[in-house]
Amino acid sequence: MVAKSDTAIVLMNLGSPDSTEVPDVKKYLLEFLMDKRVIDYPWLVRKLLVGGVIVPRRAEKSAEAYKSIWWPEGSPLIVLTRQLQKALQHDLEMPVEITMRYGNPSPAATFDKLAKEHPGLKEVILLPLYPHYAMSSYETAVEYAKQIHQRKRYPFELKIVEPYYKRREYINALAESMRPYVEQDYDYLLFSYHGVPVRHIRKGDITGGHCLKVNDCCHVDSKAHTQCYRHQVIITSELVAQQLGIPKHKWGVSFQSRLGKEEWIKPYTAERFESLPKEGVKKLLVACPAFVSDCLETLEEIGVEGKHSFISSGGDSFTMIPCLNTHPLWVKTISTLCREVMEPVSA
Ligand SMILES: C=CC1=C(C)c2cc3[nH]c(cc4nc(cc5[nH]c(cc1n2)c(C)c5CCC(=O)O)C(CCC(=O)O)=C4C)c(C)c3C=C
Ligand SMILES: [Fe+2]
Ligand SMILES: [Fe+2]
Repeated sequence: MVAKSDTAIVLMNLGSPDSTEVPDVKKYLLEFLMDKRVIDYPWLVRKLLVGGVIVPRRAEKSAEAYKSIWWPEGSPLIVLTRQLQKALQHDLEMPVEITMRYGNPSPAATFDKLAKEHPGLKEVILLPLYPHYAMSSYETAVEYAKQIHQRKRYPFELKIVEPYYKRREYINALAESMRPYVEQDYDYLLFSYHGVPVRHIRKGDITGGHCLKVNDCCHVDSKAHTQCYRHQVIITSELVAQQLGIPKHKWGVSFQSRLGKEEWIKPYTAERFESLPKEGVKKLLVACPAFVSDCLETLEEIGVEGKHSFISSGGDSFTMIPCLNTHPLWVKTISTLCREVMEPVSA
């Protein structure tokens, strides 16, 4: 049990619509896709594209997809993030709250609640529920939380946990959560990560000359890796495969959830589901470590659509490994990561 009365922890996830009704899904998609770090076109182009084309075309289909995975208590992503909050709260004697980048509860609502209920609060540790750095995930969450914190002049300091994609504790939690699945009979393990446009990888290259320019860039040392999503997901996968003793020919990485016509990082998961059976893979395991809580993209895109595609392409069995959700080793990892950025308890 860790006790610290002047500190609180906030777990920050992506967020979901308030309900599966089309107007709520539209509102959520508009907020999400109007984010300049998600669709990074000039404001007017983004406004016309998102408001005039993408959201009107996507909202109904997206609402149907949400309906197919929605739980009686609400969106799986929100419900699982709340369960994680409770599990962590059980181990820590300090307030633990959740917040979402889009939708509810917003950072302003969460920070207001903390300031009201804990007037002596000195610091808030924000843990983005994204292990990897991407402009469209970790960066936008952190920048938005910082902006709200500054704008509303809260009396507490805001401290941020860095991406933890290669931290020993995180890799151990992820690998051990997957172990029961890899101990079964399977032909191949696919790590399917949320994709991003290739342009985002180039834009995020802080050296300006490394990502997708140097041969095998993700394996050649560079400062660019501090913000390179592609590098970071490859490292997570390699470290997990190493801990589980999975030989190189039995696992691979792919990228899902592509939106629009632009080129995204490859290989695409949807194409791998069709090609793997032709390469002799009949029993497939799929893990999705870009997400720490199961959500639309794991339960529907992988668990329903992906499974259907793999089986109808000739596969025999398809097993989706759950995200870390409330795994005890993950709860312990969060506690360790947060404790590292806290002020030491004064004597
Ligand atoms: C340009 C579009 C998108 C980029 C870039 C993007 C990056 C990105 N997203 C996640 C995590 C999640 N995304 C989720 C849903 C989702 N993502 C996009 C678009 C982009 N994401 C859309 C339009 C949606 C909504 C659903 C749909 O209509 O398809 C979710 C699930 C949310 C839920 O409620 O369950 C997550 C989680 C990451 C980590 C990431 C970059 C690495
Ligand atoms: Fe997404
Ligand atoms: Fe890279």
